[in-house]
Amino acid sequence: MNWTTAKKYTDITYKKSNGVARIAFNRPDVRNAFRPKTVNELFDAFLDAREDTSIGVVLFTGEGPSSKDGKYAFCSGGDQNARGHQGYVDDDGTPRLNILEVQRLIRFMPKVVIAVVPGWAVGGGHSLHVVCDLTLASKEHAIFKQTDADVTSFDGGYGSAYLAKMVGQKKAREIFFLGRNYSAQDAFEMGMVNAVIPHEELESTAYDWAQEILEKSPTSIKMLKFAFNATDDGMVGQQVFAGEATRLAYMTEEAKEGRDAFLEKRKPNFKNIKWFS
Ligand SMILES: CC(C)(COP(=O)(O)OP(=O)(O)OC[C@H]1O[C@@H](n2cnc3c(N)ncnc32)[C@H](O)[C@@H]1OP(=O)(O)O)[C@@H](O)C(=O)NCCC(=O)NCCSC(=O)c1cc(O)c2ccccc2c1O
Repeated sequence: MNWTTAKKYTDITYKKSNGVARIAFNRPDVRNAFRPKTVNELFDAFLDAREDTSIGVVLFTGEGPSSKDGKYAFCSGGDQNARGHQGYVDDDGTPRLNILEVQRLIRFMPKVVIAVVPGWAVGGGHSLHVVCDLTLASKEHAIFKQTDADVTSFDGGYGSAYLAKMVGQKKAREIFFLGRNYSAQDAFEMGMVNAVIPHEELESTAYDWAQEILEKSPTSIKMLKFAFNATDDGMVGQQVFAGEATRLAYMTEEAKEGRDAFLEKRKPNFKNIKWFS
C-alpha cells in the first residue's frame, strides 16, 4: 500500500493509493469522537473521494491506538464535550447534527465505502459503520456498542431502522435498548460485519478487498449499490437510481438526436431507433 496524503486536516487523515481512498478519524485519545470540525472535514474528504474519478472504493477507519492507554477505536460518536443545548456546537456557536449529512454522502455516493473497524464502534460511530456498504472488524479489538439511550440521543434513521434490516428487529432492539458490548465475532454472526480479521492484517485485508472490487465494472457496482439502497430509501432511492439510469440514457444515439434536434430547432427523428424488449 503506497498511501499519499490527499489533503491535510486537523481531526482526520485523508490518503489515496491506486484507486482507493482512506479516510480516518484522528482523535484516538477520545476514542475518535467527532466534533463539528471533524464532521466538516469528513464531509470535505468524502466529497473529494466522490468527485475523484480515479477512486472507486473508500476505506473508512480510525487512527490509533490512543496515546493514553493503547486502545483502538473506529469512532465513539458525538464528542460529549462539544454537545450544547440543541446539538454539537460549532466554532461559531451554531448547534449542528451534521453527521447525518455525512451518512447520506456515504449512502448516496456511487462508490463502495468499507468501514474498517480497528476498535470501538459506539453511538454515532456505530451508526456510521451501519451505513457503510461493508464492514471489516479487528478480531482482537473491535467492540460494537450502542450508547444512544445512555446519553439521550437517538439515530432514528439508518443507525436503527437500517440496522434492523441487517440483524433483524429483535436483535436491533436489544442492541439499542440494552447498550451491551458485542465482539467482532458476535457482530459477524448477527450479519452486520462481513469478516473478522486478525488486527495486524486488518488494513491490508481491507485494501485487498478494495482491489478486488476495483477489478469489477464500475457501472455495475454503482447501479448495484443504488439498487440495494432503493428498496429501503423510498423515493430518494428511486431518484438516485434513476439519476444514474438517466446518465446511461444520455449516452445513447436517441438522446443525442433529442439534444441535436432541439439545438437545431427541428423535430427529433426517432424513426430509426429500435424498440428493444
Ligand atoms: C467508547 C467507550 C465505550 C470506551 O470506553 P473505555 O473505557 O475504553 O474508554 P473511556 O471511556 O475511558 O474513554 C477514553 C477517553 O475518551 C473520552 N471519550 C470517549 N468517548 C467520548 C465521546 N463520545 N465524547 C467525548 N469524549 C469521549 C473519555 O472521556 C476518556 O477521556 P479521558 O480524558 O478520561 O481520558 C466510552 O468512552 C463511551 O461510552 N463513550 C461515549 C459514547 C457515546 O455515548 N457517544 C455518543 C452517542 S450519541 C451520538 O454519537 C450521536 C451523534 C450525532 O451527531 C447524532 C445526530 C443525529 C442523531 C443521532 C446522533 C447521535 O446518536
